[in-house]
Amino acid sequence: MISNVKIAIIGCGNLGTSIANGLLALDNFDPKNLSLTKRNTESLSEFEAKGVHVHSDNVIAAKYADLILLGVKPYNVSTILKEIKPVLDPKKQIIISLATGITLEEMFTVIDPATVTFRAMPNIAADIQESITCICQKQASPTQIEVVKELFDAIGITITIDESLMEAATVLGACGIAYVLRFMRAMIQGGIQIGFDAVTASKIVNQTVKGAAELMIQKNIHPEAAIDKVTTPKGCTIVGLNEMEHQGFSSAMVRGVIASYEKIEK
Ligand SMILES: NC(=O)C1=CN([C@@H]2O[C@H](COP(=O)(O)OP(=O)(O)OC[C@H]3O[C@@H](n4cnc5c(N)ncnc54)[C@H](OP(=O)(O)O)[C@@H]3O)[C@@H](O)[C@H]2O)C=CC1
Ligand SMILES: O=C(O)[C@@H]1CCC=N1
Repeated sequence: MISNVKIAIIGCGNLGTSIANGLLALDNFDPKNLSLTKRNTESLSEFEAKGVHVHSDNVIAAKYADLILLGVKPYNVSTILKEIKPVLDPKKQIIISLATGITLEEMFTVIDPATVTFRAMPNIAADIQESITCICQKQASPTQIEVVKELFDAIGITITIDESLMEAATVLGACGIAYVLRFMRAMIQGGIQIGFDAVTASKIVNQTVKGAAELMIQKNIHPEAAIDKVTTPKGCTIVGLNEMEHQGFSSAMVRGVIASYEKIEK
């Protein structure tokens, strides 16, 4: 049970906070099993008030955790690993790096390669237990994989992938939520121009996007199959969609995905 596992999030910023919120919303999750660190802990005071261990001592947080999540920026991963290395127990603990673009091999140049180490790529919907998290590892046992899957299943859905796809997973799942939100903002702007106030436009767009996503999830169909049901011949939907395509909608999305990917690969 993930509720009995001691979890540390070292570098609890935007993503770490989302994960912490998702975990704390679980039934039976004891806040005392969670440790959060960052240098300036002011932004974590709400967690402290809930009984979570909040401090700046990465070594202490790592020492007493079963699962050590690294939520720092990619360029800080190596420094943090060097810092916590003296207290790591390769036989008992699992390290999970959330950092973009830092490979397992790079981490093993700092820590003992026998240390059970995962990379995980969640997104900020972890906050409401709706993340999609892609995970990969090289030498974990089935039980260890199960524990890590259980952690991310608790805050959404987990997919195990090959490490070579972690950058693609970052773009589609982690950056992807921002793409969708930008799409939603644009739709709200359009809604305001055709007569709705911002609040009403947001309400309509939020539920429309939720409905579209649920439809895809529950019916397991390709988006275009559902689009065909909306586009009345000679109707207003196809006119709008075609105008969007003339303006480069799909192309902009594909090019944005590739630009994000190329940024990580550099
Ligand atoms: N944001 C997202 O949606 C996603 C991010 N990621 C990855 O997750 C990681 C974190 O991203 P994000 O949460 O956006 O970044 P943030 O900058 O919000 O969080 C990183 C945190 O690390 C803390 N930090 C920096 N140095 C140290 C240190 N020496 N010891 C302890 N804490 C430290 C910072 O706080 P302070 O300065 O107070 O120490 C900061 O709050 C990145 O590697 C990113 O690639 C992956 C998927 C999605
Ligand atoms: O923008 C970034 O670099 C990070 C990784 C994925 C989401 N945020």
